[in-house]
Amino acid sequence: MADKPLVVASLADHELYVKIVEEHFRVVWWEDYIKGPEKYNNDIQGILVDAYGRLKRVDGSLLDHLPNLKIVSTLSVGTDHLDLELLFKRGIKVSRVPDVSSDCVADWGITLLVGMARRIVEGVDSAKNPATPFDFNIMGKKITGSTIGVVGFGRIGYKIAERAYGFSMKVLYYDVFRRSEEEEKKIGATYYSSVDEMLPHCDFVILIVPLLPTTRGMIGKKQFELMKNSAILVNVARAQVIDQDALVEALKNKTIRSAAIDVTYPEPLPDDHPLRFLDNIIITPHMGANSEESRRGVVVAGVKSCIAGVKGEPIPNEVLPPTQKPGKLH
Ligand SMILES: O=CC(=O)O
Repeated sequence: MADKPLVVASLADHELYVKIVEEHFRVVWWEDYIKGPEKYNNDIQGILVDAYGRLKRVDGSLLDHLPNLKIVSTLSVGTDHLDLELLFKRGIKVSRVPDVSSDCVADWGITLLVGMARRIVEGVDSAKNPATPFDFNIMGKKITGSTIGVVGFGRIGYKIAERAYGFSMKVLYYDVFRRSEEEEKKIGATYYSSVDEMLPHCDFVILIVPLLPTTRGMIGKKQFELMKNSAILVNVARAQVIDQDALVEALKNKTIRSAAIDVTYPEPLPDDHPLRFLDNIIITPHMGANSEESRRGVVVAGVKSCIAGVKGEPIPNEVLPPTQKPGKLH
């Protein structure tokens, strides 16, 4: 319908969400757009993108061709795949979806932690796969009473800590911002202003910081050496917060016990990547937010912001330039 605004959309499994998006927009899906962008460029008013890599990065190489673009709505918590500086400079609005999937990502963080600690993958293989011996003696690591260090204590980090508290874990956390005394008390959380000082005390370390210049590679060789040899590392943030080569070494050398990660770089890993061949790691395909309920909610919220941006109305969950930002990014 010619009266609806045109958006270019790059969404994982978009067939699931076609109806929601097409109810409001004329859509050119990314796969079709790249076959002949010239015929769409002047009409495109919005971009719908997510964190799952079909459209890898929204930067000048795309933006330079879209003279009438009003908004980039990312259906994700993270915004690291957007050239925010350029978007702000050009006055193009930006929105994200910060909260809809928080519970599911927190659930997944704890699932990976428990799954790795209790060796669920080996257990399932032993009980299901006729080629693997049935083994009554797959021993895990006890969770109740252990200590977790949460790196990044925004919405999702706090929810992870609430869940860990439910497992009677002792909660430590690192963030640049400290929570209120009341919030800390509720879950018995202890604050560290230095991640390096926190790491030696943790049985489990879980990463949920946004990817920023200050967090890129924040867990590297030195940090692995600070962790207990028995520690388990979980990553439900962005892959690049870990130095991946250092992770391979730490797992090979047993500097730490094991890891469970929902993110890698690149995504997916090449077939011959060394992480694929290690027994002491679980890797999942960036599925932390993937419940039907939350992914649907994310699309509805992202579309709503996109409509507002196209119409020039106040935008729910607008991402503001740093000077206008009252608080934190995550
Ligand atoms: O990774 C997923 C997100 O940023 O929402």
